[in-house]
Amino acid sequence: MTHWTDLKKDELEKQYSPSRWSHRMSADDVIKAHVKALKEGTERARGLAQTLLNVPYGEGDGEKLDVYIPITNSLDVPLVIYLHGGYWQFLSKEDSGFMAVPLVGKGVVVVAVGYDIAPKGNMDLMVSQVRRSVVSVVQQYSHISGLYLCGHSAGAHLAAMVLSTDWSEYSITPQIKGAFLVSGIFDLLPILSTYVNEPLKMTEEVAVRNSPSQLVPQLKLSSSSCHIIVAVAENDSPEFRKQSEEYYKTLEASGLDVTLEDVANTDHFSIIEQLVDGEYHLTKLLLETMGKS
Ligand SMILES: N[C@@H](CC(=O)c1ccccc1NC=O)C(=O)O
Repeated sequence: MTHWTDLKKDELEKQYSPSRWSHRMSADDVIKAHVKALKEGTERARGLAQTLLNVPYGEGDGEKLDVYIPITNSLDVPLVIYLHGGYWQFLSKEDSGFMAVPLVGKGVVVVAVGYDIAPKGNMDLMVSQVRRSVVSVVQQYSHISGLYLCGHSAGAHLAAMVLSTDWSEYSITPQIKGAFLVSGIFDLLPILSTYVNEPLKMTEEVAVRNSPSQLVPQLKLSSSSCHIIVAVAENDSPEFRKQSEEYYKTLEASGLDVTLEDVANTDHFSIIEQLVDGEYHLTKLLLETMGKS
């Protein structure tokens, strides 16, 4: 298979345009439908669950998160933190509560984290924000039975960066039991020369220090007991599929507890949209992983 450095700019940009690989709809329509599905799911979740919206986890305006709380008297309450996608430049926590629809009914707390997307935020800031959001959640919810992470696309990248954190500079070391990295990007170098980097303005140095593929030794130190699920869509582009496969192989070769889930009949968008459905394969896998199936 050709290496990304051998691709012409237009082919590289096509590989990193997830909407152009959906078998369901045109590129424009699949993005519109995606935003609509996420917004509607989030509205439904806000109607079903008790919520705490706009809880600050830092001083910045964008440093707020939403909590979706189950009605339960169980003492076994896991919590999953969701990091939204959108190429670090689209979407927000307002579109990111949808997975609470099936999960709160099973006694799981869902937290949707907001962070400053580009051009307001840059890569270093977003990574710092999601790390601090996790610390804040652990401090607020010390009684939970387990902490889990789930991220989609750019959010899977941010989740992998959380797993790769040197927590010595933070007030606590979160113990993350499981992480779902859904259709993620783990090596940022291929996108440097593409349209994706226009608002991000990453230099090569920024891309290298924020690439989970380069931080596996740190992940092994910080997250050796975390069960990592690398999930990729059947109809993700070949380059997106390669990103997941190669990150999975690197984690596996390091002796980490990792599984690769190739999710049949999904594209880059439906792979995460369907988490609104309790019968969807990844929803069931999440519930099983949290001991709530
Ligand atoms: N140009 C990108 C746009 C994109 O990825 C996107 C756009 C809006 C909302 C979410 C997106 N991506 C992943 O969640 C694409 O071709 O799909």
